[in-house]
Amino acid sequence: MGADLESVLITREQIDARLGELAAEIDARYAGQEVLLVGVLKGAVMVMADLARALSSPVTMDWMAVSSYGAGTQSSGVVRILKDLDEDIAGRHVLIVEDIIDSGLTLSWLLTNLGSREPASLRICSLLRKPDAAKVDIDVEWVGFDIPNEFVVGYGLDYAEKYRNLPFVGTLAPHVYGE
Ligand SMILES: O=P(O)(O)OC[C@H]1O[C@H](OP(=O)(O)OP(=O)(O)O)[C@H](O)[C@@H]1O
Ligand code: HPA
Ligand SMILES: [Mg+2]
Repeated sequence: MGADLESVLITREQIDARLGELAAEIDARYAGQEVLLVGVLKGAVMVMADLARALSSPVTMDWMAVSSYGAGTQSSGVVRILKDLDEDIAGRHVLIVEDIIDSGLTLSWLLTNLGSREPASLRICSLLRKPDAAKVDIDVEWVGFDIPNEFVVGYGLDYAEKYRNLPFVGTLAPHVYGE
């Protein structure tokens, strides 16, 4: 483990196994209908790549970039669209793919925004969720793991844009934050 890391919270093997379970549930729910996976950049890149490959349903993929965290460890609560979808989602089955639900502010905003475009259905799959950090209640269909209210990195998740490429989810040593 690198000197910047304090602990591994979820291993690569645990992520693989859980995504396999979620994919089976998702396939069963959509029962052969086409699903538009909407990945939320940049954090959801790894989940999107691995979940999509575990699904048997016919899928298409699109991406949205929003940012509320900047370089810090606290959500600003202000969501900005950096890149909108390329596709019109009216009448389509949309599954939002996320890495983490922390305060819930990003997804709450996205649900309202995408919901107003009249998709046939709109659901969420998030690898991680921090139940103790929720500032808004969100109806989430599929969650990989509920985790403690600590800042985590890896498997897409960053601190100041770093550590996204770690194949597992872990916590950082205090010195990284300058403590
Ligand atoms: O539930 P919330 O408190 O809103 O936090 C969750 C959001 O924050 C992170 O994105 P971020 O804004 O850091 O952008 P990134 O994916 O490019 O890192 C993460 O990927 C989620 O999209
Ligand atoms: O714990 C986190 N780590 C990295 N990015 C995040 N965005 C929201 N919560 C987190
Ligand atoms: Mg981030």
